[in-house]
Amino acid sequence: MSGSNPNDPGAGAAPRLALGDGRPAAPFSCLGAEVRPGHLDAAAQRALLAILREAVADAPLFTPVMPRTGQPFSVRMTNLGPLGWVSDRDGYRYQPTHPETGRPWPALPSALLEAWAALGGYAHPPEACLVNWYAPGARMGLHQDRDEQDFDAPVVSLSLGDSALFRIGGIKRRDPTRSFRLHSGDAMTLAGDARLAFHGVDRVLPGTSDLLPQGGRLNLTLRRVTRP
Ligand SMILES: O=C(O)CCC(=O)C(=O)O
Ligand SMILES: [Fe+2]
Repeated sequence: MSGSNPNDPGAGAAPRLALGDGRPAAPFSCLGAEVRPGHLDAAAQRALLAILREAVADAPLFTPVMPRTGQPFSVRMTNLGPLGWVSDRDGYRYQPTHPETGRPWPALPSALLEAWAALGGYAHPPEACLVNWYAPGARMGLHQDRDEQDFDAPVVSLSLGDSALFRIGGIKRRDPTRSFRLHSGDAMTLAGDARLAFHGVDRVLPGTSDLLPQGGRLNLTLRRVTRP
């Protein structure tokens, strides 16, 4: 992470510098994660939220459980796209249907295909958009995204709602980590050497966004699952 960028949020506790004229803070990178603060403006965030509300009405949030132990995640999930990520006692995998309704996942809307095209730097379309819902208090432990076949394809993430304290390390679990905040509208790409970096969400910071009336956070991760 560069220390000379005035918008570099540094360790998690540091506030983002406001530019004061409505322009989003400058892009930065942290241990290979490329962050574009304010990639989605307020109108784009509201439009995406409306799409997600419809998607969740069709493909309700479910509570995944850990393989083997069956321990529930604190995050609830759903998916859009031809494939969706699920976790249950049988393991982590992608599948074409919702685990509870048995229906196909809702289609990927053009706003998400455009975000992938703008940020992903990858010639083929995404196949899955995992939607993570963090109620206040939810978190996500340090993990790698490695259930996809082609690690040349990036993971593109979009955040909505309350800010998250996001943590990233290296490709070994014990590698040193850094943390920074992801705010509503921010985009992040994990590609190249950072594609398999361990990462997670330490916590969601209540009251940091008024996008979601009840608070909480939505994170969308767009992924290519199969080898093109
Ligand atoms: O919520 C986030 O920002 C990260 C989500 C994540 O790492 C995942 O879904 O694999
Ligand atoms: Fe992840």
